[in-house]
Amino acid sequence: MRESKQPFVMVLFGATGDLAKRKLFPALYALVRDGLIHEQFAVVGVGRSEMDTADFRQMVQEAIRENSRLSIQEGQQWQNFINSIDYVAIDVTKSDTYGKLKTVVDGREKLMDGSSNRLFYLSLAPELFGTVATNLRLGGLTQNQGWKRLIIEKPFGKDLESAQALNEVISQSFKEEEVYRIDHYLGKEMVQNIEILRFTNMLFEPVWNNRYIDNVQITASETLGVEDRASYYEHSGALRDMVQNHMLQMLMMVCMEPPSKFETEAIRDEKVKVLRSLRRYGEDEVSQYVVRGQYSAGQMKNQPVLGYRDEPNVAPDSDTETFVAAKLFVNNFRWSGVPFFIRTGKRMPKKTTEIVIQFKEVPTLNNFHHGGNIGPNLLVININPSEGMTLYLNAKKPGTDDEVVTIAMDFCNNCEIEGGSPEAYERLINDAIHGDSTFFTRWDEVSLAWKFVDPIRRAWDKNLVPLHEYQAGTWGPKAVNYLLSEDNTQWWYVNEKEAFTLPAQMQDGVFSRR
Ligand SMILES: NC(=O)C1=CN([C@@H]2O[C@H](COP(=O)(O)OP(=O)(O)OC[C@H]3O[C@@H](n4cnc5c(N)ncnc54)[C@H](OP(=O)(O)O)[C@@H]3O)[C@@H](O)[C@H]2O)C=CC1
Ligand SMILES: O=C1O[C@H](COP(=O)(O)O)[C@@H](O)[C@H](O)[C@H]1O
Repeated sequence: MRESKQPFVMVLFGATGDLAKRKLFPALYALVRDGLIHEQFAVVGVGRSEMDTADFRQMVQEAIRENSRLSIQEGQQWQNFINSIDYVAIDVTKSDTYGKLKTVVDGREKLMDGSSNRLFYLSLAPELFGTVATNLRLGGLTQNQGWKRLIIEKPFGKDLESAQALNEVISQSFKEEEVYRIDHYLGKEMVQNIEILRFTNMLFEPVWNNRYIDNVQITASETLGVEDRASYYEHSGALRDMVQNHMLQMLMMVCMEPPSKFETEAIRDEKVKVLRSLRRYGEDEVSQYVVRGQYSAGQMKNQPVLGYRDEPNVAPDSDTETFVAAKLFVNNFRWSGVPFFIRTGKRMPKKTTEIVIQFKEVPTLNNFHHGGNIGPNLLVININPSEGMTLYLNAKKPGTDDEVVTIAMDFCNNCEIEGGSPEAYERLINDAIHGDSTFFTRWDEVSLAWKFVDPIRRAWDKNLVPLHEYQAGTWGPKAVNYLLSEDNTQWWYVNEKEAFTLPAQMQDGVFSRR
């Protein structure tokens, strides 16, 4: 349930970091510009770097100018926003420095008619999450009169054991309902739209099951390489970085049952049931269902790029995976027998996140038509960067008697919104401010996701599965195709020009409203 607007102070740990500059400050500004949060609010940025508040405000202004989807509108609103920001330089590992932070927070609250609602945002290296949660309590910052909430960035642990230990530490300072574990994919417009599409359209819900769906493909491909994040990525790899969280979250949204009510816990309960039904692979099965790869030198947009092992701060013999594909099964009444193919990787030809639902073919396929090609119906949900969906259907080619062609019905979600639709972080920060944790991950989701991922990681650590190489700028190792060929299907390809392309045999007849 969303609360009404209330005054609050947000304490942003990691305020001088990359995420704060690229995403969090632009998101806060967008919320202010759209009038979505209470006028009485303050942001207390925390970092290690020594600087005064004026310099920090300057840094924030530049970050917003560079990264915001909205341009800065000078005027009273902007002045109020920038004046609401303070900065405190402390080492967060030292509990005796929190008095300094508390003084600034208390000072801000005195200007807010005595109200004391606190949102702590941990945009810090994950090893610091537990320490800060504890130090906030020891430093007296969690004993306020109003609400307190803790937003935690990812990753939440590096396996089940470390996640449990972290959760235990956090639970000594914050109750589960006060903890907002962020997965920014859950803030993406089209990920949230899956629920609405499924549960408000009679067209889809009756066929959303193993009787009518042949397979589902979830792709999250990136053109970027590891960039300057090797110190993190070398320990994470694509499995922990993308699969444990974002890919499984998308799977849950596609597979969940309708909740008994459109309320936070009812929705989260249904998501968790999907993870409970997700078939877990034993270490000896991993090679059959999961493929890992690492990019080698190649070309992106006709420019040569380095292989992963030659990237800065990457070990020359690193076996960190930059690509994962897997065949998953959700063993419940609705989904039994339907393969879910997922793939994610860096240095692929196109940045795209999409879900393709492939429906079964009609029984009369071979004797019904005389010309053209009948393809399966596909529903393609485009999540990022284009947002929308396309439904591929068969129809009679105009001017022929019964020649069948594929037609595409398009819906674009972000074409007509000035500056694009709101960023995931806008939505999620706004939700946390208003006490709505629907699109944050509950502890049982996190722990079940690790239970699925851990045996895969162990099989890899024991070298039970080969690490395939793929050239930068390609769609991953060729070995991945065997996952699909067993089921007599193929990846539905994405090309440079369009968000989605039909395979060759369906292309000839396509006419689209695009
Ligand atoms: N960047 C991204 O694209 C994404 C990041 N994340 C997650 O967000 C979090 C932050 O990432 P990112 O912004 O990239 O990290 P950065 O390394 O860019 O920033 C780290 C921040 O933490 C501060 N910090 C580090 N140690 C201390 C300390 N002992 N005391 C006080 N402050 C400290 C730094 O302050 P200072 O610089 O002043 O030393 C800096 O503000 C991580 O959990 C990451 O996994 C998640 C998704 C994407
Ligand atoms: O969480 C992460 O996500 C990004 C991809 O996010 P997107 O919104 O651009 O699709 C990924 O690059 C990064 O490695 C990972 O930590």
